[in-house]
Amino acid sequence: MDDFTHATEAYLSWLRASGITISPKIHLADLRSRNASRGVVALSNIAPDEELFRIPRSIILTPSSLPSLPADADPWTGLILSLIAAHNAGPASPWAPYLAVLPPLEAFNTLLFWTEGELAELQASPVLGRIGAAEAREMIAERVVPVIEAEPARYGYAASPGRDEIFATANRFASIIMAYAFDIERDPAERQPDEEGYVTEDEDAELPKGMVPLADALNADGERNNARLFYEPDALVMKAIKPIPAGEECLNDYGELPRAEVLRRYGFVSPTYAAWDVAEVEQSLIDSVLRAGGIDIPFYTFAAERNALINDLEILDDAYEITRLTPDVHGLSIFDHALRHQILLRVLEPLPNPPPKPSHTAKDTYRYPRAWFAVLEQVIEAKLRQYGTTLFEDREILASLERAGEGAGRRGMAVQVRMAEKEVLHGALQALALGRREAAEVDIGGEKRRREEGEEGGRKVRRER
Ligand SMILES: C[S@@+](CC[C@H](N)C(=O)[O-])C[C@H]1O[C@@H](n2cnc3c(N)ncnc32)[C@H](O)[C@@H]1O
Repeated sequence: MDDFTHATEAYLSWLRASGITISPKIHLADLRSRNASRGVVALSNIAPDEELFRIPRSIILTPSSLPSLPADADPWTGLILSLIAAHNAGPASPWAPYLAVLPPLEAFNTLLFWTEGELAELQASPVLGRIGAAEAREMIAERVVPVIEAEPARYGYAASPGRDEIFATANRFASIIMAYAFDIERDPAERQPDEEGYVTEDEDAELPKGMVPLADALNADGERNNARLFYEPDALVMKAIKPIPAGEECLNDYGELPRAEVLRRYGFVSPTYAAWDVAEVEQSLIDSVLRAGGIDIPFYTFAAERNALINDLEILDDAYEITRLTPDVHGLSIFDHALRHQILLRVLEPLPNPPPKPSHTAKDTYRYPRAWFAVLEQVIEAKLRQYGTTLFEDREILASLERAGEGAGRRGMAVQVRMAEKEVLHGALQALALGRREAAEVDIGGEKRRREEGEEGGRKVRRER
């Protein structure tokens, strides 16, 4: 028996001894051949609503598992400190067999652990701006290190540990929390009624984070989610939400995330998340395209009046999302409405009074003049150029990585993420081409359409020049 299997066996004995009820229809499988470490697999057919396992709340590792944490510890810091204390307690920790199956630092593929060279393979992906390495360091430096240095013994250190050691351990547990922890819904019985006898939930209060053994052994898939964790007063219960045939993996829902986000948080990439892929265009890119000229945009684009109006509307942001063009969405609604609207306000001639309101539906294509399409097309093309390779080249690169058995490696994952974003951008160009055609048709038939629809508040439809 190798160490991995040995740890799994010890973990299973510990789970049972801790009062977790596990259905005989599942087992904890070795999925190393699929780069997924462990996962839960059905041994026989499971019906919807059947319980896979039931976890008593007492076995969840939360910040309150560690007595006398700093009172102001937020859910992340609290859980990092608790995990460090449990880890340092070694075999004496009540969670030792559980901690033994959590990944070591070197097993992480989340972006925090990629080298600069590996990150460069993500090219112009906006996910690079969200890795948060500096923020993580700052958080550990400000909220974890001083607490441990003040009382090393409480966190299981014999002597004051070096800062590097604290950083490495805290980084590992922060990454584990990101990929494994749950937001623990409170036991309704613990909620206190207010003076008037009402029990209300503070919507803004952060839910406590906790490590839920076995529930966090479920892997995820964007299309085949078949299990969900239910919060009961005394226990957390994992149930099937669909039939799970024998031999199939029980899969949790990690959320509707683009592939870039799945990679950032969980360290893997799967095409089953393609429906939620997004691309982003930065405000700085839009500004540089507008200022570069070469587009048939009116001279007043940056007139003080326009700038003032756009600022007043408070629609500007650092970047705007574009979602995937699919047959179910109206073409132009793939563009964030603030993106559509600010460009409209820049290119409308003359600026109507009152100015048009941001439209969330994007169905009124005929309001977009030709310059609007031209600007957006240039922005998307400029974004595509930032990536360095084309979608076509990426397909070749990925195919050759797959032939070499390296498709699931870091480079392969980076290529899949950047391809996903390029696909979204190409979809955007397609949506613009279709929208432009539709707008031209509406323009040509504009008089007729206006008569049919009523005067639309006297709004002018611009003709194609
Ligand atoms: C909550 S844990 C699931 C249990 C994990 N496989 C284990 O053995 O500890 C989340 C981690 O599982 C892995 N994972 C989850 N779903 C996956 C998938 N579809 N493909 C590959 N790895 C996956 C990733 O490493 C992710 O960070």
